[in-house]
Amino acid sequence: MAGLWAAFMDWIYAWFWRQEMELTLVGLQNAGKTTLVNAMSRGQFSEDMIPTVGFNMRKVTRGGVVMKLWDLGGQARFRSLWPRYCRGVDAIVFVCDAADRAKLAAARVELHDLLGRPALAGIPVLVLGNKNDLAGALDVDQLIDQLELRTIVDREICCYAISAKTHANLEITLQWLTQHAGKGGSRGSASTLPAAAASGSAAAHHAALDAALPSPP
Ligand SMILES: Nc1nc2c(ncn2[C@@H]2O[C@H](COP(=O)(O)OP(=O)(O)OP(=O)(O)O)[C@@H](O)[C@H]2O)c(=O)[nH]1
Ligand SMILES: [Mg+2]
Repeated sequence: MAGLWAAFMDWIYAWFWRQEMELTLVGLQNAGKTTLVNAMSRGQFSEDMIPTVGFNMRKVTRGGVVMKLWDLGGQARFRSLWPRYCRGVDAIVFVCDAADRAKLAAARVELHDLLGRPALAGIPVLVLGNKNDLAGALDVDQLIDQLELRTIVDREICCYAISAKTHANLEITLQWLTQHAGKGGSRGSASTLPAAAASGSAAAHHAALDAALPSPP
């Protein structure tokens, strides 16, 4: 019943105050991007996911915001597509498998390589350490260190530990995304804003990357 009511309210909001935004999900293969999109749109989880070939596009409406989600394949052969699909979006979502420590170095290289593209300057980035339901998954502070997020100072950046399986921190992720509708307009005028991070605990606590980052002008 509550779900029906929420869907009805979404419809009402969308009808009167509809906003649209575009988001691109990138990250290495098996990180859980498509699973996350499914969780956001249908609340579903499947163990047997087929690797994304090229890209998928899905629209998800949330609180009057229509999010157009570009879900890109993470295999090496598809990574050359990433910059093209990140251009002009409101935010880039970089998903990594926080439990797969062997792949973190490659994830860090891909993330920094992507954000070094001049065409993507200033676009806000949300880094998601997915699979925090698995034992040994890195927490937010470890992700920030391993992915060297403190060195990214030319844009807004935020990091959450989530689980697309259990939906841990899915709500706060959706909030962050919808709050960035229209933020793509600031692209090119790179700004340095304080970044926030949330732990993977059920009661998501916000720990900031702030200490290392300069205050906004
Ligand atoms: N335990 C756990 N498994 C997850 C989670 N999210 C995704 N998975 C699993 O991880 C595997 C890969 O998920 P996908 O969503 O296909 O990953 P992807 O990033 O879209 O992969 P590509 O399309 O190849 O880039 C699947 O077996 C999922 O069931 C999670 O939060 N927890
Ligand atoms: Mg996929």
